[in-house]
Amino acid sequence: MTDLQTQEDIYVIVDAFYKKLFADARISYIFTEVIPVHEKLEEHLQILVRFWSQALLGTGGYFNNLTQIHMEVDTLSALTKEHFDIWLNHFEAAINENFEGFNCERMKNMAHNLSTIMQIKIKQKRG
Ligand code: HEM
Repeated sequence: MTDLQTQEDIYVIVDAFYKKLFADARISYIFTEVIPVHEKLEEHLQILVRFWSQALLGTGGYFNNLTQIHMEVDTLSALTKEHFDIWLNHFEAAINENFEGFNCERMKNMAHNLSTIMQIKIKQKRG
């Protein structure tokens, strides 16, 4: 297996990842009922590619406030530690099943760190 190197590689990962999320009833409702991401999936996957391409390949093009977006999801339907653990498990599996190497490790570490930051911010907001 090779390391991820291009936006096409990132697409392979996020596509595989969302297939896992949609197949897991413990979390899929957030992407189908709370925010109907499944109705505009290709558009959503392209946003994810832009985000990860900026973070890993330094390409730019992502301008949204990621933590804020997730705080808004949490106000619609509570995001628990279990949700974050499930999310991270599927994310890591989608990477490990397709690529291996330095960028893969960076991607997993960043997701882990962002998950921690999001959970802290959500706790702070709830008070
Ligand atoms: C409990 C775990 C999580 C759930 C249930 C979740 C759910 C969602 C949902 C529903 C959206 C669509 C929001 C919208 O279009 O308004 C979204 C967007 C996104 N999520 Fe998550 N998320 C989780 C964790 C994470 C983590 C840890 C990351 C770390 C990288 C992440 C990265 C993203 C990105 C890049 C977007 C696109 C944001 C944009 O439209 O600019 N998510 N997430």
